[in-house]
Amino acid sequence: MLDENSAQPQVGIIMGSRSDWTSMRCASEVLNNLTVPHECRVVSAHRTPDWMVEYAKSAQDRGLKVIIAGAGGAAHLPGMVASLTDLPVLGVPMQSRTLNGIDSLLSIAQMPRGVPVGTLAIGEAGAANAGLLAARILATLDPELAKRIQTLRKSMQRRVMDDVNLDEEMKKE
Ligand SMILES: Nc1c(C(=O)O)ncn1[C@@H]1O[C@H](COP(=O)(O)O)[C@@H](O)[C@H]1O
Repeated sequence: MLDENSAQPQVGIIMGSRSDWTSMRCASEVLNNLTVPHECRVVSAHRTPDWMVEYAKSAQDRGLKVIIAGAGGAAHLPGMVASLTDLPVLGVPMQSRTLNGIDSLLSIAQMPRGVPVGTLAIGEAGAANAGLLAARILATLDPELAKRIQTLRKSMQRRVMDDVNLDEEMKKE
């Protein structure tokens, strides 16, 4: 189920539970579109603390450049991973059932000074943007990737411009 690329992964996408994959796959899809090698793993600060420490501490030596961490509810995973690595960590709050993701958002955003987590929006849009942001970070040292990002942005702009005129919609009403 979890997407893999065979090349040396540059981005680690981790999530607290397999149930987060429905949203977190959006980060993986963006990275696939931009051909950025990445890995996807379930890692939980609460349920598998030893595995989390191992993952976070080995990430840099294994060649990862950015970590995207998605978690829901008491979403401690991104912050705990950020406390264990010098890599940039992007946190994606999952849409929780009981509190709609506000709990996840606040748990991830309200980090103490000195342990930064770049917090994205709740759910799929946040996951997709985390993928894009990770790619943009890598692109600062990779001109070819920067070109692919520019192409993607231009194609998005073209799609929006195709829909810019609402006169026909108004006539239908
Ligand atoms: N927030 C965390 C952490 C963590 O932060 O370590 N580990 C799991 N979870 C979250 O628990 C939610 C429910 O998980 P289950 O669906 O497995 O019960 C998920 O959104 C997960 O990210």
